[in-house]
Amino acid sequence: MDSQDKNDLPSKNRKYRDSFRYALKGVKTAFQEERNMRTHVLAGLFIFILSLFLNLTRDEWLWLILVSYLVFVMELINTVIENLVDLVTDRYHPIAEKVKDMAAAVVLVTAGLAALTGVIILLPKILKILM
Ligand SMILES: Nc1ncnc2c1ncn2[C@@H]1O[C@H](COP(=O)(O)OP(=O)(O)OP(=O)(O)O)[C@@H](O)[C@H]1O
Repeated sequence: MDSQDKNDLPSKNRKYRDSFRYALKGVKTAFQEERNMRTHVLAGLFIFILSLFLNLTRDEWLWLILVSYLVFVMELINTVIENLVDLVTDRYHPIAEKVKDMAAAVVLVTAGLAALTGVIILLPKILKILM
């Protein structure tokens, strides 16, 4: 594990702009390192583009945006937990296994909610166009 002297870390009294930059760096790292993150963002973009042609109401848009954002946030949290576990141990440990499996479950149940919401909102509209 690479480490750094605490004195080399950025000062706590940094500017808001720097805090924003670090947060964006976090999103970029998660996106680069997590294949599932890229898959979920691509799926969200696909649903967004599809929805542009389906004449959604404002409430329907809000639901889709909310559940898509939730999946994104949970994927970020999952990535944080995975990295923390890897920081704590690089050996097999049953608790590390449980923690990682449960962190993955958080994403899975949220993605399930997003899929259900998508089906409830989009499927009737798609079927109407096809029939
Ligand atoms: N240190 C460990 N000790 C025990 N089991 C582990 C450990 N690290 C990973 N695992 C097991 O391997 C699985 C996959 O872990 P990994 O770190 O590869 O996540 P991942 O598959 O990359 O997750 P994601 O697909 O969300 O990125 C975990 O869910 C867990 O069951």
